[in-house]
Amino acid sequence: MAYENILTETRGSVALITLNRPKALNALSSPLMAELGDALLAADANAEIGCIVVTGSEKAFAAGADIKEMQSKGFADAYVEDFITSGWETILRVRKPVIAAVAGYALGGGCELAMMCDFIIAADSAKFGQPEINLGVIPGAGGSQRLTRFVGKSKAMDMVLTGRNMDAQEAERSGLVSRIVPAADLLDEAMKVAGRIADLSLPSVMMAKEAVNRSYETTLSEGVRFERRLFHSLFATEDQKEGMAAFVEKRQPVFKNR
Ligand SMILES: CC(C)(O)CC(=O)SCCNC(=O)CCNC(=O)[C@H](O)C(C)(C)COP(=O)(O)OP(=O)(O)OC[C@H]1O[C@@H](n2cnc3c(N)ncnc32)[C@H](O)[C@@H]1OP(=O)(O)O
Repeated sequence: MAYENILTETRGSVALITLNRPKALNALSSPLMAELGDALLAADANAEIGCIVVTGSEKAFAAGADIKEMQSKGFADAYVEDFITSGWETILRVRKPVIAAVAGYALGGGCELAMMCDFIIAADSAKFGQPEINLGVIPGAGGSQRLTRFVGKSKAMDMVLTGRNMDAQEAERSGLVSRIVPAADLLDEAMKVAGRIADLSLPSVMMAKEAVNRSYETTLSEGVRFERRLFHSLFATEDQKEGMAAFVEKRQPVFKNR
């Protein structure tokens, strides 16, 4: 499928999706978000794919929602279209792991999109921020909620109220990103990590994602019970037998995703 605002590519069992509006620093227009949603669902449905990487350019992962598209909207347009929810949250329906590989600016909707991925690998050039307050609005794609869960109330308040950016080091210290790599190595590292995940048993990878995500939505005791049920169910898979036999026999496992 040919897209206008993103590039898609498959490398082994990893799908790579690159945001590609260089002249607008990958501003997340409605057409771009529709294409991204479409590509994510296609990768999720593709049995050959085990992990997905979303990235941008050296200068910008994404500089936010498209301000030029938003500027003339009125309340009724925003409300009736359910502006920002519709289309944007497709990524939350993806059941395979999605890694955000972030270099340069990840601002506003760019930061929110990265936070909707399962984890963020940042280049040392990455800058995260929720600058919507400078435009007379507030985050509208989950920024005030997800950022607070990642970095805590004090830092989230600071960023959302002042609109200041966080550099990669601060983002790693605060728990927003899982690791930092030199900018020149970002894509190679992200693809390597994604490849490692894609080589694992897909049912266990998908259940691991589901279990971690459940921790955001439920109590500790319910979350632990949910995890236990998923854990027990994996003993019904051939891959559990293979994984444990491989350990005992001191060899690499060969998973069949069954
Ligand atoms: C999703 C919600 C609901 O949460 C809302 C949002 O996301 S609101 C958007 C939040 N993001 C921002 O406010 C960041 C806006 N961009 C900037 O502040 C700057 O562009 C920058 C600091 C990221 C980079 O500055 P600089 O290097 O000086 O480049 P520019 O000349 O400003 O930009 C180059 C080019 O890109 C266009 N651009 C940048 N960001 C956006 C955007 N969010 N929407 C639309 N267009 C954007 C910018 O206008 C320039 O294009 P031209 O005007 O020269 O054609």
